[in-house]
Amino acid sequence: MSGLTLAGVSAAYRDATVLHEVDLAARPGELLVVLGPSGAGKSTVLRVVAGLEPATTGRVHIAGRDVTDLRPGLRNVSMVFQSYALFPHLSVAENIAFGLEVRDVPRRTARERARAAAETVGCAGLLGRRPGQLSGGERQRVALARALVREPDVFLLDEPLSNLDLTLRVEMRAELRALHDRLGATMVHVTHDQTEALVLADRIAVLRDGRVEQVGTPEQIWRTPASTFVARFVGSPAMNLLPADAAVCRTGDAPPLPEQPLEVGFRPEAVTLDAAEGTPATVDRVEVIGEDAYAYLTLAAGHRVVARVPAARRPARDESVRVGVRWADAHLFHADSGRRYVP
Ligand SMILES: Nc1ncnc2c1ncn2[C@@H]1O[C@H](COP(=O)(O)OP(=O)(O)OP(=O)(O)O)[C@@H](O)[C@H]1O
Repeated sequence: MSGLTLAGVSAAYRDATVLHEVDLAARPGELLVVLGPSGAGKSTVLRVVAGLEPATTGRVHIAGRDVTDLRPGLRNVSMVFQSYALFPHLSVAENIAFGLEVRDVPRRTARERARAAAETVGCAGLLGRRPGQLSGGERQRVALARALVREPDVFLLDEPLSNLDLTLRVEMRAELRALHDRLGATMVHVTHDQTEALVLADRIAVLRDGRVEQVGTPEQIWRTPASTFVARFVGSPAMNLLPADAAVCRTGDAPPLPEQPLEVGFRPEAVTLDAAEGTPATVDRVEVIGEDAYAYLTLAAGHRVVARVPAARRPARDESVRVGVRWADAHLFHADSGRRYVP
């Protein structure tokens, strides 16, 4: 079984350093999701692992082997790109087998393995077609089959689902997870989509400006975000964050807070609108999504807060409400550093 580690890895494009001494590990058989906003350096992490960009500091190990100075072809990784990168003039079968034939696997063996890989990802019926004759979801399967056929130590998936429409994306991410579980493969999957990360990952590494902000299981990332950045990036609508001395943070069963600059975070579902001693607020707008409604509020002190309520009990626009916070679900952060406050 093969895992992956990056130890103190930096990378730069010309003079601009975009990864800053990143430590990251995918355990053997783990599906690690690298999550972060655009420009955080997610693709660069994969490119350094694949050997497409050099590490300016640090070492990369794959399956226990230091590959830092090896050229890409010797690293035994397969990369799946957002664009799929299929050869338009080759058939699906030829596309899948390509990586084997350039490695001198006999043609017949390559074709057999290509068929087996196509069966694994459910595109065996497409082997005779060209990429131009496939839907986006079918191309995605072919790209996966092409990665699979090489039996790599590690799969590197760079936003492989982001070109698919929402329905297909939801379907393919479940299939991808099932494929991972069947193969027991080590996978590093890059995405900026927090839902995708929460659904797919064994563990999530949140990347911000080329640094690892937090690594944890989806539950840890959700329940104990290490910083305001993680707290706001994971969850939609984003977690509310207010100065701890805001009136709403002093109402109801609010615990005494330490005397230092703190921010209080609470998700929309931790907000109540009918708290007897709550803070007065006005409803600016309401969005109904099926059974849920999101009420966007302005508190008397001018702070903005989002509340999730059952659609059937939603307030009306311009209505006055009394806002409370369920303290069991609140988070505390240092106001200056944004790091989680640990008493
Ligand atoms: N070939 C390049 N030359 C110069 N700068 C680059 C190059 N590729 C990426 N960058 C820069 O490096 C930083 C990290 O880019 P990277 O593509 O790794 O981010 P990302 O998190 O994958 O973003 P996205 O989600 O938008 O793909 C960005 O600031 C980007 O502008």
